[in-house]
Amino acid sequence: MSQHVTVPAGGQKITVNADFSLNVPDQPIIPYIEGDGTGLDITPVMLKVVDAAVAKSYGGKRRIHWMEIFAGEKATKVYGADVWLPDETLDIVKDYIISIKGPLTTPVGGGIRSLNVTLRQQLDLYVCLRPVRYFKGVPSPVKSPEKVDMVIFRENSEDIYAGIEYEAGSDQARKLIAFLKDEMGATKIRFPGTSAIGVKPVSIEGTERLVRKALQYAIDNDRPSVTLVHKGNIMKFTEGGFRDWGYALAQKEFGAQLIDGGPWVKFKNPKTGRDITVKDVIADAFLQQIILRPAEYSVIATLNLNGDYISDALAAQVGGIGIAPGANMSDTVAMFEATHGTAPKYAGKDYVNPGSEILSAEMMLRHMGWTEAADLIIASMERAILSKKVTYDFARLMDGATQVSCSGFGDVMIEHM
Ligand SMILES: NC(=O)C1=CN([C@@H]2O[C@H](COP(=O)(O)OP(=O)(O)OC[C@H]3O[C@@H](n4cnc5c(N)ncnc54)[C@H](OP(=O)(O)O)[C@@H]3O)[C@@H](O)[C@H]2O)C=CC1
Ligand SMILES: O=C(O)CCC(=O)C(=O)O
Ligand SMILES: [Mg+2]
Repeated sequence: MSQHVTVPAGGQKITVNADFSLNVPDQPIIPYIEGDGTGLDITPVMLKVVDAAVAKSYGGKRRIHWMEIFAGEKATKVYGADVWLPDETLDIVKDYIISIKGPLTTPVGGGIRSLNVTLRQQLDLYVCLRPVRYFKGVPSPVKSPEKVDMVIFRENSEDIYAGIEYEAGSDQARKLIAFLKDEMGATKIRFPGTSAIGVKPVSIEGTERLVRKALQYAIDNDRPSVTLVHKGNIMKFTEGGFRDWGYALAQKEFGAQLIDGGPWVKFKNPKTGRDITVKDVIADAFLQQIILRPAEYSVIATLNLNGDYISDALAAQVGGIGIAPGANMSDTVAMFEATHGTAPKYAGKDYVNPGSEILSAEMMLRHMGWTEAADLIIASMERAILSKKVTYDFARLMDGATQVSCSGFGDVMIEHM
């Protein structure tokens, strides 16, 4: 049945119930994509660390049966030139419910569209979930990195990020510009003859489903606030819509009430009785406030492109994108992946920090309900960092550190389990 994928014998599929809860067998099959560039270095380390944590936590009762699937450059070698994202890969990610991937390269300017974005769009993985927390001992450029404890809910299916754009001078760009000028009365295209044109779709449905998840997360995790981050003063109907629809949803579905006439609202957490405040900040101001007053922010709900920028900026405050995990999720399917990319200059050198992908796997284990193994990964990451045996990104900023390789850091983590 499979074209190029070997289904491991002895494992079983994870399934999902009508209420979206998971049935996770003790021997689940989990598909993984190695990834391009440094994916070659970090993915094997992630697999080894996760296997060690699971073995240590469950003494053989539970085991992950990893199944390699293909995307990016490796897919072109396995499936043939120009097959960057095989249909089989999409089918398996959907069918097996939970998967994990390394980073995939996207060329700048021309060339293929992002495979990462295509995966999210094709599988409608509409939430990009990126928690940002501090690990003791990690070098940081800010004075109080421990005050950064935020969880980003980035809308993952819409916005300018959807890739609807037309090259300068193309027939499509010319047609669209003529339509905008002649039929829509647009007078503000400064250089109509040489403009490329991008389209930014932002919908009520897309916003509501994302904000709903962020509010529910705040309830489930007893968080004090959800902040809607947008540039709605300038892009009134798209980013401004996101803000207005977000507030409206909090009122309509969560019973939130205006604070001092609004626009901020608040509601009682039905599980704890504590207030959850829903507020908003304009994106540029937000980027300075997360440096000056990070403790004021907890759960963040934002649009796709803002979420991309905010993820890397916040990661920098707690030590960089070497330890920035993430997940792309729909109501049923979840695909875990690091926040960073393929860092091509370091590819194949066994050099970079595998922490982001390992912590993405930690999120995956927690999502599966394998909390003992997830906790063990966090504990061993903490101990490894405190031992000061770290990869280059931390070693270059830490006093008295011993620099270890990518695989070496995985081994240090395993020693500390
Ligand atoms: N989800 C995905 O698959 C993503 C894919 N990409 C793609 O990756 C490619 C490269 O993008 P680029 O802009 O260079 O961004 P990258 O995130 O790949 O790298 C930027 C810088 O971040 C640091 N870095 C990245 N990974 C690690 C790591 N594991 N450990 C420590 N530090 C790390 C390095 O900093 P320093 O130089 O200081 O050492 C690196 O030069 C592009 O094609 C892009 O489209 C980008 C983001 C996400
Ligand atoms: O798809 C890509 O190549 C980049 C995506 C990205 O930067 C992200 O999702 O954070
Ligand atoms: Mg990014």
